[in-house]
Amino acid sequence: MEIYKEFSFDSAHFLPNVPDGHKCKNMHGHTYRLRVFIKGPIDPQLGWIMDFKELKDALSGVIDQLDHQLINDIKGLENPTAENITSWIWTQIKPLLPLLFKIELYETPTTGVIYYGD
Ligand SMILES: Nc1nc2c(c(=O)[nH]1)N=C([C@H](O)[C@H](O)COP(=O)(O)OP(=O)(O)OP(=O)(O)O)CN2
Ligand SMILES: [Zn+2]
Repeated sequence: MEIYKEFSFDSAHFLPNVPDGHKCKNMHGHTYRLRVFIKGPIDPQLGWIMDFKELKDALSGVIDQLDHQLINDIKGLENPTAENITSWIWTQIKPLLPLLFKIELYETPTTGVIYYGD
């Protein structure tokens, strides 16, 4: 069984490595939606895989770093494509969430990334 929690953050970014004239070279913003999935056995006593509250707490540091920020300013996110942001989030939270299974990051209502780790 899997459980998930959804988060949202509003951030600015630009993509420095796209060709001149590409619209994403200009600074612009997104309301990102992030879903973090945990997979594991149900604790027979508690009846859950993990407390949603614990999941929320594990993401708070990452969300604080991203929300209302220019993502390009974050170390390791100088080229903040959705793919790179997803990979960066995984690296940040995996040590806190051993049962981490999947991350979905939606950059717009119609585009996103699904990542299962390396
Ligand atoms: N594989 C990727 N492609 C693109 C990324 C990315 O991170 N990975 N990022 C962008 C830009 O950040 C852009 O803001 C989003 O692009 P796009 O989907 O074209 O955005 P629109 O809202 O303009 O989409 P429409 O469907 O045309 O309204 C670009 N590509
Ligand atoms: Zn963008």
